[in-house]
Amino acid sequence: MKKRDMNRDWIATARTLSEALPYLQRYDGAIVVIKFGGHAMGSDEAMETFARDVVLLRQVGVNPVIVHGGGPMINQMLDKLDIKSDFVGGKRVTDAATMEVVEMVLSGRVNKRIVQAINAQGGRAVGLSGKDANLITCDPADPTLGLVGNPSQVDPAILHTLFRDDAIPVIAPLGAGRDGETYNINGDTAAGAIAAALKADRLLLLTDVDGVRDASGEVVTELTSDQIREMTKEGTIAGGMIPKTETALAAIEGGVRAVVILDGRAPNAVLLELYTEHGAGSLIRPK
Ligand SMILES: Nc1ncnc2c1ncn2[C@@H]1O[C@H](COP(=O)(O)OP(=O)(O)O)[C@@H](O)[C@H]1O
Ligand SMILES: CC(=O)N[C@@H](CCC(=O)OP(=O)(O)O)C(=O)O
Repeated sequence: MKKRDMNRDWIATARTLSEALPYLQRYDGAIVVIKFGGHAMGSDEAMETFARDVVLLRQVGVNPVIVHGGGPMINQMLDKLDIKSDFVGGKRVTDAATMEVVEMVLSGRVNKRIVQAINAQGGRAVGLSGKDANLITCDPADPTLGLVGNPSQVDPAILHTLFRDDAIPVIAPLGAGRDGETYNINGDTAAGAIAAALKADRLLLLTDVDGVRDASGEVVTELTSDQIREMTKEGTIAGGMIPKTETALAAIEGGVRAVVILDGRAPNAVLLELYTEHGAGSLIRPK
């Protein structure tokens, strides 16, 4: 039985839904790749809200693809095992012992936690890593980084099969080498490569800052490729933001229609970005 009190909140909710119509039409059938970073997934509540948003996307005709990170969770496990870990240019230097922990944490704990959260909201999430169905083949990124891979080939066939089956792929950023090795891929890099292979309509990089900040700390709402290069050169874009902006540039070049870097901790960040006039974060698109 519905309550019949028409207070202002309900009226505003109905208006928001009504105003979403053009966006619902725009994204019907669209492919939206979402990178869910380890910092963005922090609390159980953030995980639950994210999962609800993803199930809602699927319900309104979007094909969402989740590519996750898990850096903080890998750090925790490495600490427990007393294994030291260094980052160079936002990427983890990965030796064989570190790789074992990375795979265990990403493919195991983190992947299954997201799959379960989506399924608990009524979705049909399927967990896989870049090693499944030849999704991501890697070349070594740089000899100083060890087993860090750069995607050299992406075969998205399995993702199209999952879309047809009404399923939501949840992908751990690992790849197979040509030599049979397993490679650790930065989550942003993996998301960008998958988005490019799918020619996705949107790539959303969810992180723990409200966008890309300029030298005075202000979020830049629209960024060009030239601005990104300049801000990286002068050191304004640093650390974990480097793989994100590098990914954005490569994804746009690879045929993704637009990339948004936004705060995944903000409630309903994905819905706000896609279905309201408001938008969120920093938008990067072709000139
Ligand atoms: N110009 C910048 N604008 C915003 N964040 C930046 C910038 N340069 C560096 N950063 C850092 O990048 C971090 C995001 O990267 P990272 O911690 O790897 O996120 P995630 O775990 O979500 O992938 C931010 O928390 C911030 O500390
Ligand atoms: C090569 C490399 O750096 N791989 C990352 C993979 C996880 C990741 O990207 O996690 P976030 O998105 O939470 O940072 C790592 O080992 O931490």
